[in-house]
Formats: sequence, C-alpha cells, structure tokens
Amino acid sequence: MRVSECAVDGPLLIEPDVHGDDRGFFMETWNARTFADVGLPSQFVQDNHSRSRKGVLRGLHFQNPAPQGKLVRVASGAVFDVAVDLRSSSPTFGRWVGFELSAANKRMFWVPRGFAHGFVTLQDDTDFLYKCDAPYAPEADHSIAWDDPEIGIDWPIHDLNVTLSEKDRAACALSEAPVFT
Ligand SMILES: Cc1cn([C@H]2C[C@H](O)[C@@H](COP(=O)(O)OP(=O)(O)O[C@H]3O[C@@H](C)C(=O)[C@@H](O)[C@H]3O)O2)c(=O)[nH]c1=O
Repeated sequence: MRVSECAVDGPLLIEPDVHGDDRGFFMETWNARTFADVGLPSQFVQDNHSRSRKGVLRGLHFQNPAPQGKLVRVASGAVFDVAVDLRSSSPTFGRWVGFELSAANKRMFWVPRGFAHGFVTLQDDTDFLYKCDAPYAPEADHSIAWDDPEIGIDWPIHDLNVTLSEKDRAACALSEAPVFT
C-alpha cells in the first residue's frame, strides 16, 4: 500500500494494494500489523456506515473530550473528504486538507484525533465507511460550520445547495469551538 503525508502533519492518504482478476478485485481495508507500521492505532472500537444522496454535507465534526481517530473510505459513490487541524498548539491550527475518495479510486484517509472531519457526497447512493479508535460520545460531539470563512475549505461543489443535518445547520464558528489544547 502507498501512504502519503499531507501538508498538515497527522492525516494520511492511504492507497491500498488492489488485486484485480477476472472475478473482480480484492484489497485489505484493515490489517493491524501493516497499518500499525505506518502509525495508525492497532485497536479500533467502532465501525460506522452512512449512505447519502449527492450533495449531502456531513461535518465538520469532532469529539472533545473523548476524541476519535477515524479511518475512512468509500465503498460506493464518491466524496470530497476533509480534515481540519484543531490542535491549538499546532503550527497548522485551522488549516484543512481534503481529498476525493471514491469507490473507483479506493483511497482511504486517516483523520487523527485533534482534527474535525467532514465530507460532501459527489454522487447519489454514496456509502461511506469508517473505523473509529474511540466510541461515539454524543455529549462530547461538536460541529463547526462547513463554510466558516476562517477555515476557507474549497469544497468542489458549484451550486451551494448542500443538504445539512439540523445539527450542522446550527454549527458554530472555529473561533467559538472547543478546540484541543
Ligand atoms: C456518529 C454517530 C451517530 N449516531 C446516531 C445519532 C443520530 O441519531 C444519528 C445520526 O448522527 P449524525 O447526524 O451525528 O451523523 P453524521 O452527521 O453522519 O455524523 C458523522 O459525520 C462524520 C463527518 C463524522 O466524522 C462522524 O464521526 C460522525 O460525526 O446516528 C450513533 O448512534 N452513533 C454514532 O457513532
């Protein structure tokens, strides 16, 4: 597998080895030893699956306290996936990195603890799968506005009619968020 560091220290773009043959393909989406070798946790405690139609934007989410690292991928459809550095002592605090993840490119993205995470779906019936290294803690869950100008994410969507949850419509600005100290 190929692992690439990002402009912001921490997140990793992971391109697994894909073994294609006349039946289709095979790939390892998680292997405790090989993923630990590149710095991911060796234990995950929760797997999640969401399905969205095109133009759904989920994010920017994080838990504090009880932060989660997330290993994310797309099994059907496509997203633009983003991590935002919320570590106040980091030289890249407030900066974002983003990648297209799709069923076609089979990329995975590691979003470490200390980052907010979000994505917008680029196709209908997008199945988004992810492993978490800490459990869901609804009382610690926060949402920062996807379009906060202080972060300035360049979402690859041309009409701005994204579909948001009620929670994400009420999201706060980065300047008001309980970031990591
Ligand atoms: C995240 C989560 C939600 N839920 C419930 C709460 C709610 O009733 C319903 C939908 O929850 P949400 O609206 O928070 O789902 P969603 O907007 O998809 O939230 C997710 O967004 C992406 C960007 C992330 O990074 C995830 O960690 C998570 O925050 O599912 C769980 O039971 N377990 C979970 O782990």
